[in-house]
Amino acid sequence: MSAHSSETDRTTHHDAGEGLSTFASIARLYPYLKPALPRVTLGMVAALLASVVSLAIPFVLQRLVDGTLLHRGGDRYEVIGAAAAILGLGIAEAVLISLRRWFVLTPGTKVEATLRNGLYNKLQHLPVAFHDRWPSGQLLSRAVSDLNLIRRWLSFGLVLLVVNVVTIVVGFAVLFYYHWLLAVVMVVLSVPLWVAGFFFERKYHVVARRSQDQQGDLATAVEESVHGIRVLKAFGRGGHALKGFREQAEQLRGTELEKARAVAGLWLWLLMVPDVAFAVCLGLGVWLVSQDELTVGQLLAFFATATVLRFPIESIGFLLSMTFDTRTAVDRFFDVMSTPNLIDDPEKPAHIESPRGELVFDNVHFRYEDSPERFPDLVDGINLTVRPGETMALVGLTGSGKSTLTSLVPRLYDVTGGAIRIDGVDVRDLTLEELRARVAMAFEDATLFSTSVRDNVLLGRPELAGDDPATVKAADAQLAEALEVAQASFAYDLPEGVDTMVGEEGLSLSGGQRQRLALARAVAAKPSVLVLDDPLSALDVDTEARVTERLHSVLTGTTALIVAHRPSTVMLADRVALLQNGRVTDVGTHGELLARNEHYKFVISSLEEEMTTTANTEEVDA
Ligand SMILES: Nc1ncnc2c1ncn2[C@@H]1O[C@H](COP(=O)(O)OP(=O)(O)OP(=O)(O)O)[C@@H](O)[C@H]1O
Repeated sequence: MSAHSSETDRTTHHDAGEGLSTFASIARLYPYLKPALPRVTLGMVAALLASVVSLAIPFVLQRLVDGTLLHRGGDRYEVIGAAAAILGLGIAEAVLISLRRWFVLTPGTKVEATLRNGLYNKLQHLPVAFHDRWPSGQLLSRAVSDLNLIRRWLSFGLVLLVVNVVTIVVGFAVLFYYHWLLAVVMVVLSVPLWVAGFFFERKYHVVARRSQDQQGDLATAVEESVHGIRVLKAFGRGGHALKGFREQAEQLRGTELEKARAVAGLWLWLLMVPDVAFAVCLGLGVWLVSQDELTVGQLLAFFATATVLRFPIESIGFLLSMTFDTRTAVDRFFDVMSTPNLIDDPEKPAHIESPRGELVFDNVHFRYEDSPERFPDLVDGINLTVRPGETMALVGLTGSGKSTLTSLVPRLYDVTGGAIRIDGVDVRDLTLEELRARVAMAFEDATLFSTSVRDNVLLGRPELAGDDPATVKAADAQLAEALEVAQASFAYDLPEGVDTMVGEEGLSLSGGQRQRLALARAVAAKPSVLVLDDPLSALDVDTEARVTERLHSVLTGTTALIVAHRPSTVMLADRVALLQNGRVTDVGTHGELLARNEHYKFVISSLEEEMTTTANTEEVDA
């Protein structure tokens, strides 16, 4: 057997980009951006050429003023020639800008789709322990708004940032060409801009992260209240939920205001500094012209160039804030993507040659990650063998770890000690695909997907999804059998029979109906081990008895492990395992345990009491 790490997934909700510079953080996207880079680069080249063209226009102006207008008395043909040159340059600039847009439009959407598919794939593979810790709204906001931001930055922000910075550098070089003193004044007066930009980065990054996290929390709040709308209404807690939501929304508003203030602070400098610089340069320039240090044409060209540089300089603030927002989005994306997946396929998978369905718990230990150290393991050395074809009920007081134990079989969590074996093979030595084909599970909380009854029930049989007549026939037969075993024939009476959409989480069905469909799904998967975590709790005792009897007769070769909360379920099992203080303290038939085990008697009587209370409540309700 291969050596197994007993360590569970200990990664917490962390900031994957902590300590990285903005560049290093965004550079982690490189593998995803690679296919888009040729077009983005072409877009940048087009934008750079457009900038060069716009910087060339002042040259033509200078020639026109200093040559034709001042020295050659405004020769008509030369004026027309210069005007035509300016018009031509203007048209070239417009064409190049359109080209830039055309080049960068599609790669951004492709990258966004790749990132989204990657994230979804990762979420599907991450273990349940990860999903226990992460609120769904946080994942939703990452999958939607963060990736949207990355796309917009790639198609627009990145290109303009690079091009504008290059334009500013080249533009300042051109200013030096016209007159060094004026250019030096311009550079010196723009120093406050760089200082403001530096402080802006430090502040904005922190606030942007807070804002995006708060958006995720808000999405979680909306999702939870929509999901739990019945509970909120039934308990009249809508107002309370709204109050909580308002507080969260108010916090987000505060953070957004803080962001806006930071951006406004930068804008103040971005608008004021060029104005001051223009005014100082104008005075100095006129003086230089009067001293014959500068021609009128050069002064004009200097200001025309400085005007061309105004948009790139002004846009830097917006582009920087967009870049820092993107950096935060990238960090949040990698928070999920860099979470190690410790429940994965083994390097050298084993294979069960001839499945029999023997299930063995060999000194199994398990504790949840967040369980305080002073507590013993929740599953504290369980030894249990469920024989092929046998139905074993798990019984124990509430909170004794029955559900937890069953979830270890299909590796929803990994054991922290010992091993679980199916037909002699450690479940961790099987590929997840094989393991989950061998083991099917139905839960008390029956989740149905927004699709037809047919697709919900045949979820575990992808090979039956084809359109050819033979596959459809086999699928129909399998569906009919599973629905019959689970006593779910009501599905044929739904408005569109088994093709009826059952809506989000099957809300249009009753709890018992949903449970029976979830059970039919587990049956249709044709597993060798069927794990049922109290999936019959919403059924009346008669239906439960019929379901269990059908399960017995149809699935003779299937081993079943059933968490039992009702004496009726217990009685239908071949044997019962009693769970107490994290261990199996007794195994036997219901009758044997009743006769010899005091704790078992106590558990069964408390289950009976619970049943009576529930039945009485139901009668009163009726
Ligand atoms: N995802 C989780 N993370 C941390 N602790 C958990 C988690 N799920 C369950 N627990 C804790 O583990 C203990 C056992 O829970 P479990 O649901 O396995 O018990 P159970 O015997 O099935 O209970 P019941 O009969 O009420 O369904 C409980 O104390 C519970 O709070």
